[in-house]
Amino acid sequence: MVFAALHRIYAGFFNPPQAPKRDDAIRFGLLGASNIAPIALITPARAHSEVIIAAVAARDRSRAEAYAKKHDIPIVHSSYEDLLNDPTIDAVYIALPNGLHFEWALRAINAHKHVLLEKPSCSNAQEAKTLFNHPLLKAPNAPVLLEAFHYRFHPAWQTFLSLIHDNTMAGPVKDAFAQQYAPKGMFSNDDIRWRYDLSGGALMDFGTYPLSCLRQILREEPTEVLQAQGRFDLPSKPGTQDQPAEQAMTATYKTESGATGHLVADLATSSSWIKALPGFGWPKCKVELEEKDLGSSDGETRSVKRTATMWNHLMPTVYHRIDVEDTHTIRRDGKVVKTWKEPQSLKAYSWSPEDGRRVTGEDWWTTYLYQLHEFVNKVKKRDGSGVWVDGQDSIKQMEAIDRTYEKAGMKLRPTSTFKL
Ligand SMILES: NC(=O)C1=CN([C@@H]2O[C@H](COP(=O)(O)OP(=O)(O)OC[C@H]3O[C@@H](n4cnc5c(N)ncnc54)[C@H](OP(=O)(O)O)[C@@H]3O)[C@@H](O)[C@H]2O)C=CC1
Ligand SMILES: O=C1OC[C@@H](O)[C@H](O)[C@H]1O
Repeated sequence: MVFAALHRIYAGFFNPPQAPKRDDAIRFGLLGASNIAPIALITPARAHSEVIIAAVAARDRSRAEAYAKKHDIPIVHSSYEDLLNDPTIDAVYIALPNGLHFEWALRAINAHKHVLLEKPSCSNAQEAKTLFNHPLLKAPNAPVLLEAFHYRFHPAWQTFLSLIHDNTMAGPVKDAFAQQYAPKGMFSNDDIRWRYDLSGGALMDFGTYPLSCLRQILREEPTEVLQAQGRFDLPSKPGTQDQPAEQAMTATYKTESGATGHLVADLATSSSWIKALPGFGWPKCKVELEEKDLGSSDGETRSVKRTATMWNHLMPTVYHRIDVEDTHTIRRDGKVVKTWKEPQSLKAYSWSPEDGRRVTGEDWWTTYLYQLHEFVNKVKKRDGSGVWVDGQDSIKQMEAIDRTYEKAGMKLRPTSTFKL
């Protein structure tokens, strides 16, 4: 088991097999010499025969040159605009501070580039509506625009969802919980995540994941925010922001049909033993389903009630586990005559051969590589796994973020003044 995990980590995150590149490979340009691009795109691209990382642009050319040298990227541009004007580039990866996503995604689609856009897609719902409903995206042969919710593309997450939604043993969702923690000290005090003016904050950053998880688990929009609270540890820096960005957020939601969802996102987690030390918590989702009636015979009624927990949906390639517990009950005249539990534990590092989707994948594929395959499938107009994050979904995600900030009594992240 340990050897298999080490192999997945080594091949997935450090040294994937190098795929020979096809002549019609998609040529990507990177906007910004970001920290995340090597994990999220540069390394996965090495394993994909239809993707070439062809160019990088940074605000400072010497920084872009050093990055290009380190990651073996042939073309360097002195500005993001120059990269968008490069006719040899087909697609761009936007891993800029959240507050710049809207402007550069809009500029990129206007330059007819496909866009892999980091999460959160925009600063708020107003921007998201303008971007994802833009006429440029409705034109024939419009570019592809994807909010990079990478974890959704991994078979482990899809398996978890199917156990909640598709299984004959599962009733409707009653309650869901999703958490995401980063240890205190992981991000320095000048990190973009703490900048309100750049649309930072725990909900915008790590919090987008549990919120997105809840929205998929509930399969309904969490239209009512019952409570939401931000935590502020860092003082705001005068002159850089007109309000601080939160270090943590908790929220509770309710859907129209009455299901509830709870979110915890902490970007600066303290140890529960000693507050001054960093703390750790696995990414986790837990779901409780309503009891499901399985029918009656001979005066006895049978029912089942399921709970399901997914551990580490964010980096499932490293390790993950899906725990399902079905509590069966037999009743006679409304009285319980027998009850028993059936637990099972599942893993899905690649698609099951029985899945029926015409999809590929290896155990060492990261969420980012699964995502990249679907992005390429979309650009090439091919059927893939069927997993996608469409623009309306991205808008609803930003609406849920806005509602949470409003309930917490915090300002929405600032709207860009950029216009095409
Ligand atoms: N999918 C995932 O797993 C992850 C996604 N992300 C997302 O990716 C995005 C970038 O995050 P991350 O790579 O950690 O961030 P970094 O700080 O490493 O990179 C951000 C880039 O933005 C550019 N930039 C442009 N304007 C500014 C500015 N005013 N201040 C600071 N940087 C600026 C810089 O590019 P230049 O080189 O031009 O100076 C920098 O390289 C965020 O949206 C974040 O949410 C982050 C981590 C993980
Ligand atoms: O998307 C993300 O995943 C990894 C984290 O380090 C980061 O803060 C976040 O943006």
